[in-house]
Amino acid sequence: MPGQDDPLPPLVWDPQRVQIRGFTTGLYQIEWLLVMLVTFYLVALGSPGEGEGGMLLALVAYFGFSLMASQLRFFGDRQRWLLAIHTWVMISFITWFLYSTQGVTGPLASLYLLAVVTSALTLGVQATLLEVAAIAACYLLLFQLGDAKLMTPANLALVGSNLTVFLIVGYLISALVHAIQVSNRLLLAMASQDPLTGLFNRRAFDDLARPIHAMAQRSQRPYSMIVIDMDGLKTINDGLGHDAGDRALVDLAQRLRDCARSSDLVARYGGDEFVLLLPDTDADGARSMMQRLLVSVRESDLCFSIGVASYPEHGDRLEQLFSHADRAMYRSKASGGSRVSVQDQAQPEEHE
Ligand SMILES: Nc1nc2c(ncn2[C@@H]2O[C@H](COP(=O)(O)OP(=O)(O)OP(=O)(O)O)[C@@H](O)[C@H]2O)c(=O)[nH]1
Repeated sequence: MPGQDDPLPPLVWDPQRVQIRGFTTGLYQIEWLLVMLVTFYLVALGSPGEGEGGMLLALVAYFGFSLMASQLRFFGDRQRWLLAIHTWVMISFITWFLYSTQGVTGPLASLYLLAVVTSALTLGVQATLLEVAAIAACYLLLFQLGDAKLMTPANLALVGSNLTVFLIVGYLISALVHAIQVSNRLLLAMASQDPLTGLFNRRAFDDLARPIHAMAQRSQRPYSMIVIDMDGLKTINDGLGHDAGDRALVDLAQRLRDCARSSDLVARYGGDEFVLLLPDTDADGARSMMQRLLVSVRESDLCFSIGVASYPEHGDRLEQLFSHADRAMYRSKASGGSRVSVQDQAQPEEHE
């Protein structure tokens, strides 16, 4: 197990969540940019006259909403619907602004692009297409509410070209974000899996074991650490070739996977050493599981030695339990292999 000075940071197990957190900062910047643009318009070009009061109220309310959301850290969890609410509020605010300034036929109508970008960054392609459809409905509403003369072919063409740009930009950004998510998942798999067996690697095991240990400490429930080392892999490699050695490792990995529960951690710790962490399992439970495994490989050529240590019986630190299980495994090996030793037993327990 790694010490305090482990040079590698823990793996990021939920890259999408981290990504959304990062995009959330961008979302507030987009919202504040919108507030600044609207304020600039009102200051530079004058307020829209009769709608002035409502417009200012909407501006203050919108800024307050964005500020409150950023302070409350709305997105601590991956709550997509909260992000969706942000984009709907943004679309409503822009619609109100365009209505108040009668700017639906001017350059301000492209402010909707900010909502499209926000949605594409955080909500995916389908939600973004729906947002563009909602924006089209808002354009129509603004035409209906405005002067009937607004519905000219030139104005409709302008709106059509705006919507086309929204669709293209929304689609491209969503596709890019999707590609980033796929490559993040790939990187996570590469960083956490052993390529030969597909099991977790040592780094992933060390990362994932810590929360299980902490949970067991909190709930005062037992768990067991099992260290398994193949016997005679070097002889297989030297006698039958490296491929045969690889096949033996893959075979053992598959058997470990088969006998483990979905809540168990199974990892290839390095070389011919495997490690299992079984939550809610005491030493007796772990030993009988390993004995069943040894019975199942009796007819095969697979030989391995097993050591077991359990929390809280044999230690209250993860590293301590690992080293106890490792030492127990060496006792099994020293006694001829293909057997299970539990930490506190003076003699390794013979399987047969
Ligand atoms: N085929 C193959 N061999 C590996 C792999 N990783 C490590 N090994 C070999 O595993 C062997 C481990 O050697 P030892 O630690 O002496 O283990 P052993 O031969 O099983 O001997 P004991 O552990 O004492 O029973 C070495 O020869 C390594 O080269 C791998 O991914 N594939």
